Amino acid sequence: MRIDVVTIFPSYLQPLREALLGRAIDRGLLEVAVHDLRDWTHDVHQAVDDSPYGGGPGMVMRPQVWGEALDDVLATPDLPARLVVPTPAGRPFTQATAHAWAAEERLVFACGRYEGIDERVLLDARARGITVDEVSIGDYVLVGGEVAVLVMVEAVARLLPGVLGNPRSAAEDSFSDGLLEGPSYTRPEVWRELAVPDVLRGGNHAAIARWRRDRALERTRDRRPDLLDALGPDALDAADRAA
Ligand SMILES: CC(C)N1CCN(Cc2ccc(Cn3ccc4ccc(-c5n[nH]c(N)c5C#N)cc43)cc2)CC1
Repeated sequence: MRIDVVTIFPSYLQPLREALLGRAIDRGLLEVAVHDLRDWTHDVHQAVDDSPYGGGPGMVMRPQVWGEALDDVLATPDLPARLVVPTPAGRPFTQATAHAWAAEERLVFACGRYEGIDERVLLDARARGITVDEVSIGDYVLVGGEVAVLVMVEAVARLLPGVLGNPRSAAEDSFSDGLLEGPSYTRPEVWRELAVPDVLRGGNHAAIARWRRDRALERTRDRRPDLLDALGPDALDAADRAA
């Protein structure tokens, strides 16, 4: 997969080159290119924003600069791209979104700042046949799109074949079966007088699987009842029995 990110703060994306994702890039499983939006300005001040029409707080990112940048970055007809634009007003980015995007050959992320990007940039891209996804990583307000891109790239990249050391990890993710994962334990058997649950040390794999399912149901009911509702009434009954 090829990922391009356009931003006025390229250094914000440096964490993508660390650790697991950095190793995936070094192994050629992932290609990441970060572009400085200001490279497409032509004035001495390298202006990327201007006052909003209709008044209101803050500034809006200028369409001319974004248009020229995306013309260049998206100019790869042989490699169809999906343009992803993080925004507080976007559709929710979920694990299902991450799985869908993991099948894409190329993702281009446009990181806005200020109060966002002039709407005509997205309209123009769609008019030129580009798939444009406006997405939000959660119901809180950030200062720009870069942190959201770090979140989304990590969520997508970890699903790519070969990126995770143990592919079962992605298959057994939270949300993969619609539930939150239950508690995890490792050595020592007792730590600060707290013991690992006996069932996990007993070697009865059926009992361990049932215990883990029960803890997942219980935790989901307590922390994310909305996920349980989505699974239907049987799941809620099972969660009540599990407690
Ligand atoms: C017209 C006027 C009264 N409105 C007043 C409220 N404004 C809301 C507003 C507030 C701040 C920002 C800062 N910002 C710039 C680009 C950008 C990209 C993503 C996110 C972002 N925040 N939270 C998420 N989950 C995000 C994602 N994904 C935030 C971004 C952008 C937008 C919008 C304008």
